[in-house]
Amino acid sequence: MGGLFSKSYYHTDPVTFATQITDTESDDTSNCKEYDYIVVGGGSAGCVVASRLSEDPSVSVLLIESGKSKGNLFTQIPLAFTKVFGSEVDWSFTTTPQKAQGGKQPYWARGRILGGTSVLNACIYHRCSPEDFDGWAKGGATGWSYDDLEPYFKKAERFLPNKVPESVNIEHKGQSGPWVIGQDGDDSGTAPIIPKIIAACQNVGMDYHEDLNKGGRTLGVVRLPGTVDEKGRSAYPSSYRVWFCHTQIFSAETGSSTATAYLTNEVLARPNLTVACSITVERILFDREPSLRAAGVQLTTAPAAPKFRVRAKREIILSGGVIGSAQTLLLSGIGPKDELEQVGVNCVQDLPSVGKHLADHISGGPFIFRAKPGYTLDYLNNRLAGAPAILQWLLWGTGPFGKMPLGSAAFMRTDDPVLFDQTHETVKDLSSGPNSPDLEFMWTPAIVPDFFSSGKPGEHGITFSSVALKPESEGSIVLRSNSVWEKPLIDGNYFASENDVNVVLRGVRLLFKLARTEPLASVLDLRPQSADKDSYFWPGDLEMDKFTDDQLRDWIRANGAPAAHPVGTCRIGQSSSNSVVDPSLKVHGVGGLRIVDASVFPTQISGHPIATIVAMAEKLADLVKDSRNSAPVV
Ligand SMILES: Cc1cc2nc3c(=O)[nH]c(=O)nc-3n(C[C@H](O)[C@H](O)[C@H](O)COP(=O)(O)OP(=O)(O)OC[C@H]3O[C@@H](n4cnc5c(N)ncnc54)[C@H](O)[C@@H]3O)c2cc1C
Repeated sequence: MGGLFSKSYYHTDPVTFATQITDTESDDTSNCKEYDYIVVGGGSAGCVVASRLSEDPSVSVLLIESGKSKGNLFTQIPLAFTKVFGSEVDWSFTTTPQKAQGGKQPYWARGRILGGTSVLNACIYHRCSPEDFDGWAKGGATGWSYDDLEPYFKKAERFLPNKVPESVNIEHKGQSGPWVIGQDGDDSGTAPIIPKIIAACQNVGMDYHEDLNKGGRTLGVVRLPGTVDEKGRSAYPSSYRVWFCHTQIFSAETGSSTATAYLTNEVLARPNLTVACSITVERILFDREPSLRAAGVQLTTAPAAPKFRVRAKREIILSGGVIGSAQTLLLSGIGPKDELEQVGVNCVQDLPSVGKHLADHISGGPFIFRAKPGYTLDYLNNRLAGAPAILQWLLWGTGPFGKMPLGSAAFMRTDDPVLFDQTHETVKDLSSGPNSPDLEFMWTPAIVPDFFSSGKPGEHGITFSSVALKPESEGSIVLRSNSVWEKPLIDGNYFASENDVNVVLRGVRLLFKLARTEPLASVLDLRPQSADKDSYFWPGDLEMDKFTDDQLRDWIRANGAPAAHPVGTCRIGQSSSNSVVDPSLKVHGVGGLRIVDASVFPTQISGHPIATIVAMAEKLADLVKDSRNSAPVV
């Protein structure tokens, strides 16, 4: 969708970049259009890889994305990110019925658009704990320690805060990367309840620090850095803000998905880069001689549309995300042999870990406290009252709509005796190390009962989640059929481990306490006599001693919601018996095929994943470039 004065660089008709085929049974790619590299999935990682590989004008790169090239107004308003859920740019997955949650089927938002889930996420930029990555390296993911990744965090970043808090050492930040990262450093424009929460967190015993990404120990309450534009406001792709008769007449690319950061018009204009959108890869095609090698992909625009193929002279890189990469491998015959046979897929490489070891952060669901009027952003739900704020964003990009939806958070260890009573349940230490958290509080200054609804008119509230960062439960992704058009079975297996429930429970108890701690307590409007279990203010209205631990556990299981950070379905490891890719991100036993995205995380990390995904994609691009001279051109 180009504007009047902007050129479209995107291919949506496969005739322009691929070769039509009629024989869909064979793997023949011999007469197909060729590219040195084919990147499957133009999401958070895929845009980075395509951009970096095409820096060398002597190689050709094809990037294939199933979703459209551009979003809509809501994909550009940071605070409106929930409005995108269920739209055409969201795959809108749901899990299988979750046993420990009484059959509940949590919703999984995932971006289906150039930029992938980075287009519809909450903008939080978190390098996470160095111990997360040092644990990866110790576990066999050689080359992925924090020291190995730090140069790539920096390579990606252009740290441009609109106000640098004093304690932030910008020497530790990247300053010339494509991805603008900022930090507000103050609360102007945010809901007045936010500084009260931060102060209450300190009053219950948490440290406050200003630089979440400084490395070392990052426990405490923080203002979050985010993917923001140069004016210091959060921004989403291609901010076309001036319209005439539904036509874009002005386009200002201000940030900040990986599509807009890495696929700028300058990059898209490279003659050696082809970006195909609204095109879905059905399967990988293989050469069998002299050894098994990924040789090309089969693609199309719709289930019954003509099929096309392209051939890779050097390598195929899968970046389809935690679902898409696993699904593509499985549909291509790479995965657990017995499972593949059950859905009629011929196994070409028996790899038992494909689709397994799915790890996600899980929260106890929205924990909502009633607030006094004037402290939250609930007024924005009223069109009349919200209109000036939306106008402010449209004209200047500032105000509450330009702010990160979750601008602050707290990271804790559940074995911290200052914060948590250690005499109740036992909680195992599953953290990555003594300086790493296993629990996070996130908050939104409004009533957000679920992904799709907001508070009732006239009501005001603050929504917290208590999120287990290192859950023990592992889930899986399994094919439902042999068609890419049928969504796979996603089983988060949430709360299968009682330890995960207990981590969240410790957090919920602390939330009761936080709400009764100044200066937050004074701006809340709790109703301790409330008996309305159907109210979204239940159980927050009541005192903690009204509940037994078992009642709270039941509430957590019934309301538990994933924090949208699934990883691990194609994890890195040394052995093909329990991992999918080796430390060079090459699929075990298959030549010419690598993966980079959230699926390759060897274990879950203790925070928000996109900074790591982008750093890994940066590093993968270097690994591919380094092996260019040694890898044969086929
Ligand atoms: C609501 C929400 C809020 C979040 N907030 C944050 C946050 O604030 N900070 C943070 O760090 N993380 C956040 N996350 C998580 C983070 O955004 C994701 O983990 C990350 O974007 C995933 O990147 P990826 O490259 O693995 O996959 P994706 O970005 O999902 O990319 C995969 C791409 O592959 C495409 N694809 C899949 N299959 C095919 C196929 N067969 N053919 C062609 N294309 C295909 C998809 O359409 C997609 O574009 C959030 C997630 C959600 C859902």
